[in-house]
Amino acid sequence: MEKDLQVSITVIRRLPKYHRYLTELLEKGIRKISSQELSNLTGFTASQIRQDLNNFGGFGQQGYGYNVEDLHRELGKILGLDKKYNAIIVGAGNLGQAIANYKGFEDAGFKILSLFDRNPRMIGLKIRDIEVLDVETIKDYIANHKVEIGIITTPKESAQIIAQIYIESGIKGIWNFAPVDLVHPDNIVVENVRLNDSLFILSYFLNQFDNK
Ligand SMILES: NC(=O)c1ccc[n+]([C@@H]2O[C@H](COP(=O)([O-])OP(=O)(O)OC[C@H]3O[C@@H](n4cnc5c(N)ncnc54)[C@H](O)[C@@H]3O)[C@@H](O)[C@H]2O)c1
Repeated sequence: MEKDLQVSITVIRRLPKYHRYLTELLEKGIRKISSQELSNLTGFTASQIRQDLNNFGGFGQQGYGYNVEDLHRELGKILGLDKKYNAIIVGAGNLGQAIANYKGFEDAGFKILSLFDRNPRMIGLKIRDIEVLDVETIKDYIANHKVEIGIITTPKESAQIIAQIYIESGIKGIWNFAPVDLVHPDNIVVENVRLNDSLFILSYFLNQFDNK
């Protein structure tokens, strides 16, 4: 079946969750699963799951459900997880170092090559085996390395400047942790991570309990 290129962002945002549960099922040796069983795991309704997966060609069989290995592989391909990516980080402070320290990204195919900072005291530091380099050298570095993803963990005042450097250097994917909406051309993908927003949602629900 043809893939639909106009899949909504809400569907795309559910795919990592499907993929995560399918990874767990594979690890447990489970070979097939119905949309109802997948619904019990993910919390999405069975019809929602069928609709979501139909966007990409279905994968399921009436009366059988889904082959876990096939679905895991196909969703992995749709998410681009069958590829390897190189990333760099600008901002080698608390968050930049924490990201560089987390080996799980590399295990998932996202290798962090280097960190960059403007603070001379940070330059030369190593986080695992990942060195902090002078941000002044970043354009040359990108020109000489294959870098697909630029990560921003600077304070918000520097974020747009760093985004501009990434864009001018030909990087197409920006993972932005700074609390600012970056201005960028349409051919650049920006994914924002807003830890505060998530915390505020938690706070909202805690407040709902308090008010009951
Ligand atoms: N630490 C967290 O848990 C957390 C949580 C939510 C959001 N954030 C956001 O992540 C970003 C980083 O937070 P942090 O706590 O790691 O800050 P931090 O101050 O520890 O680190 C920021 C680093 O960026 C460097 N930097 C600043 N401008 C630069 C530039 N133009 N070029 C190169 N390096 C530059 C600084 O020298 C510093 O080392 C902030 O935007 C913050 O709002 C952090």
